[in-house]
Amino acid sequence: MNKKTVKDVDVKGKRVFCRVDFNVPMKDGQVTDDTRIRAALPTIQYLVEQGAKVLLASHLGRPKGQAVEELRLTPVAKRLSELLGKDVKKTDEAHGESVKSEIDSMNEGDVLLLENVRFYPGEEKNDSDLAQAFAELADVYVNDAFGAAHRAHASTEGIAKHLPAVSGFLMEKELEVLGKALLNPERPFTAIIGGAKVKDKIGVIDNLLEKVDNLIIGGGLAYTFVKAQGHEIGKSLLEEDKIELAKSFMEKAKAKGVNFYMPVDAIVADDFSADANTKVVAIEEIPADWEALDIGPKTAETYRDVIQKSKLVIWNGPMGVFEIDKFAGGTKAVAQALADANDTYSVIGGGDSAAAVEKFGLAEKMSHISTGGGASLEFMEGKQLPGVVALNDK
Ligand SMILES: Nc1ncnc2c1ncn2[C@@H]1O[C@H](COP(=O)(O)OP(=O)(O)O)[C@@H](O)[C@H]1O
Ligand SMILES: O=C(OP(=O)(O)O)[C@H](O)COP(=O)(O)O
Repeated sequence: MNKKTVKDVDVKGKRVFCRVDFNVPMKDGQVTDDTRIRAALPTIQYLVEQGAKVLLASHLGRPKGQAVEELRLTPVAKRLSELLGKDVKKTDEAHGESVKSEIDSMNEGDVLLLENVRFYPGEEKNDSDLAQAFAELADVYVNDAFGAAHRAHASTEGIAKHLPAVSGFLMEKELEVLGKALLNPERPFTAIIGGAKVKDKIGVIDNLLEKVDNLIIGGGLAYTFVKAQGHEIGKSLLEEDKIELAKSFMEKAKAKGVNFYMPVDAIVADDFSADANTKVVAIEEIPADWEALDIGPKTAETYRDVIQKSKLVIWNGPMGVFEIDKFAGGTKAVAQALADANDTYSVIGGGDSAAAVEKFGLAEKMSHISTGGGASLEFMEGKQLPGVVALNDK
């Protein structure tokens, strides 16, 4: 990476504004998945050991520029304190006089969590006054919020214009792993794209066709491609206005010599529910009143073979409606194939794929699970991430 990291600056005794992505799932005032908090620990612990005064800033949810009680970061401070094994104070604001006086009383190695930065309308607008107000709190800026690096906001981009600005370890690791995967991929290189959001993933598919040896399509978005092949898809998910594009991708794959894998069979249901009647059908035989909610067993077997012969696999988006057990088989088969493929480097991106791998108890077997869904997708599309661009060059 050509950007400075936290190791390139002296932080002893300095006030360090460290942007993290603590946008974690919560229920009844408790953090229900602390993956993102744990992922930021190496940087926080390093800053503590170096004797910095550590100011942590994050967003949580989308409060639209105003204080929302359920979106305060108080439960996060509690969980972070448990994980760090040290006291973490939290302020009720993210800048201003009350925060400044709290910082004045900090000792070297202390950790302070600021309130949700999205309580201020200027955050998402990347307002320069707010960026300046954040900068006034600190001497150094560290960005470790990979999950929010695709956002040009006051605490992810604007602030970097006012302070020495470097990356944290998580940011560095994510960029290195994803960058290596894409710039100098080990081959055969396979991408598996599933999930439901055809629109969001079109750009990624187009870009990946330039890079991969195998492209595997599954999940809800596969049926727009099945339709493009000329088959009827019943009530399966369809983005009508993307059929032509899907056709052009299949042609591009052919022209580029990319093996394009599509479902050859599917599990169809007469209802989108756990009580639905289901059956396995060939892909060209989806009944008019049924919808395809998972890839079928033949497809899963082919996908497993391709995965096992690959050296690098990136996976974004489940193969079916994995939240319902009846339709989880395809996603589980892909996760299991990745877990079993010892010589394959596996990179998982996207909230739902990561959740699926977690649900099947296979997370430990993956080489890298990215903390960023949108961010990893934009990176893979070849877009510049504003939160990274803003950091100081080496
Ligand atoms: N065949 C399908 N029909 C409808 N929805 C599907 C199908 N396959 C997968 N899904 C749904 O897609 C959702 C995930 O899509 P998406 O948000 O694009 O993935 P990710 O978060 O991994 O990027 C899941 O909730 C899953 O139930
Ligand atoms: O959870 C996040 O995005 P992700 O679900 O795409 O990984 C990030 O914290 C960014 O949040 P945002 O999409 O509200 O800007």
